[in-house]
Amino acid sequence: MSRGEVTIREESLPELVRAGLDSGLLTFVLGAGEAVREADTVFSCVGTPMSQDGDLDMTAVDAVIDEIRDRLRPGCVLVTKSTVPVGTAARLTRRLGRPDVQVASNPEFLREGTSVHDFLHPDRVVVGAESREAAEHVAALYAKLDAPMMITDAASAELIKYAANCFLAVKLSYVNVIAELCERVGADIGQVTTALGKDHRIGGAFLRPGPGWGGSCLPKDTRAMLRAAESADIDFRMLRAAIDVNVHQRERITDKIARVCGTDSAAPLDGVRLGVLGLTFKAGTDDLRDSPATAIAQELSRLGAELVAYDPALSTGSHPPEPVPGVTIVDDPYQAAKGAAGLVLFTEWPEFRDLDWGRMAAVLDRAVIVDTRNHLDPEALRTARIAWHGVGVRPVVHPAPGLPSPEPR
Ligand SMILES: NC(=O)c1ccc[n+]([C@@H]2O[C@H](COP(=O)([O-])OP(=O)(O)OC[C@H]3O[C@@H](n4cnc5c(N)ncnc54)[C@H](O)[C@@H]3O)[C@@H](O)[C@H]2O)c1
Ligand SMILES: O=c1ccn([C@@H]2O[C@H](COP(=O)(O)OP(=O)(O)O[C@H]3O[C@H](CO)[C@@H](O)[C@H](O)[C@H]3O)[C@@H](O)[C@H]2O)c(=O)[nH]1
Repeated sequence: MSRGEVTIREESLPELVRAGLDSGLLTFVLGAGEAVREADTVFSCVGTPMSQDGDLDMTAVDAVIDEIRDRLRPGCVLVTKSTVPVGTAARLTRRLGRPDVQVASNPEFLREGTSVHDFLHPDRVVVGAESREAAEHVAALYAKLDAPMMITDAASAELIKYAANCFLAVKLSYVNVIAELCERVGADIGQVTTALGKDHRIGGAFLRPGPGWGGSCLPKDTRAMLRAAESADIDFRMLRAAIDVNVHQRERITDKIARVCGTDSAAPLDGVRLGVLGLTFKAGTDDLRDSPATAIAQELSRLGAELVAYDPALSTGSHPPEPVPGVTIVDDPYQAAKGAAGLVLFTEWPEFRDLDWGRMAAVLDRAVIVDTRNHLDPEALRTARIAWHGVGVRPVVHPAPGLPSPEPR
């Protein structure tokens, strides 16, 4: 990192790190104790993953406290940026045992892939602390950003973060069920969500149907919120339903792929070769954590399908040959499609729109695509005589004028 080598795919981050190193404003050291020694403000941004049993794993958060306890400068403010359960600021204050150090909560709302932009242009900044002075100290660091500042108590700041992510998850599950309904009744999810989004009380963002929501945050944060509600004796039925719908969405997409690309036998995917476009949990990132694509791909593989995948963020050189068990990674989208009984698009990488569909049709064994994001232009595929099956919308399988039928199964 001191050489400016950024190992994750994140837009603008290499440039930002480079600029920080060149200006001397950013340095890297070994050991948390060394990093905090002279700091007025210390941000703890360590991971809070989900453990095997579905509980939140707070090991790293606690380990940092123990590591820096005796190294913090008197009067400094310790800020938790990680997503942590309500009550953590109070608990960390006790664990730290340093009355001369204030603890604050400053949840982060950036998205992967656009993190630098999101951090610099937030919808709001939230700082929570029991000490007003500590909260204002942290808030002052954001003075140059043009964003509403909210100073709250620590528990509210911690809850705001979960409430936001859970709301987003509920919104997405809602739209995925509306998409399912569209398929049953012959409506078009694109038209429905466009009209929904025009209502400013609903808003147009987070209305794209897909293979289900994933990533390193929404799945773990929804489960953590459910546990927190249970502990407070609240049955958060709506959130549980959103999580259940998300499981159902993955199963529904798996079934669709089997129906569209599989054989008529009792084991439709057994021995069927499928090409895959995209494995990351969304475009713009190389993050595979809790990706709906990898979960569905593994299920397809368990059902006997042979999968060959192309993802712009994964290359055969930089990853183990099989980052997703049972899925072969290749460096070329046409190679992924070669000889396949169908193509499945999981991730909405912009470059997939510009693929040469005529060439794709020529290498596919069967010219059919399941587009789990409604990302491609069905007309371009129709011209190339590739049948298109989206989500929440009628398939486009008719031949373009003057062309023979693509004969999808
Ligand atoms: N990823 C996101 O988009 C995002 C956005 C908002 C909030 N968050 C929250 O931020 C936190 C971090 O998420 P992430 O995705 O960056 O996790 P991550 O696992 O990718 O990164 C965590 C980092 O913490 C480091 N770490 C662990 N223990 C440490 C220690 N004792 N001292 C110093 N460093 C240590 C790890 O080496 C790792 O680099 C989580 O609580 C997450 O919920 C993440
Ligand atoms: O219209 C949409 C929008 C998103 N998604 C999916 O939802 C998931 C989450 O997407 P996104 O929210 O963009 O990803 P993250 O980078 O995980 O960001 C979320 O999680 C972060 C960590 O807590 C928060 O900081 C962000 O505010 C919150 O958006 C992904 O699987 C997306 O493909 C859809 O299916 N349809």
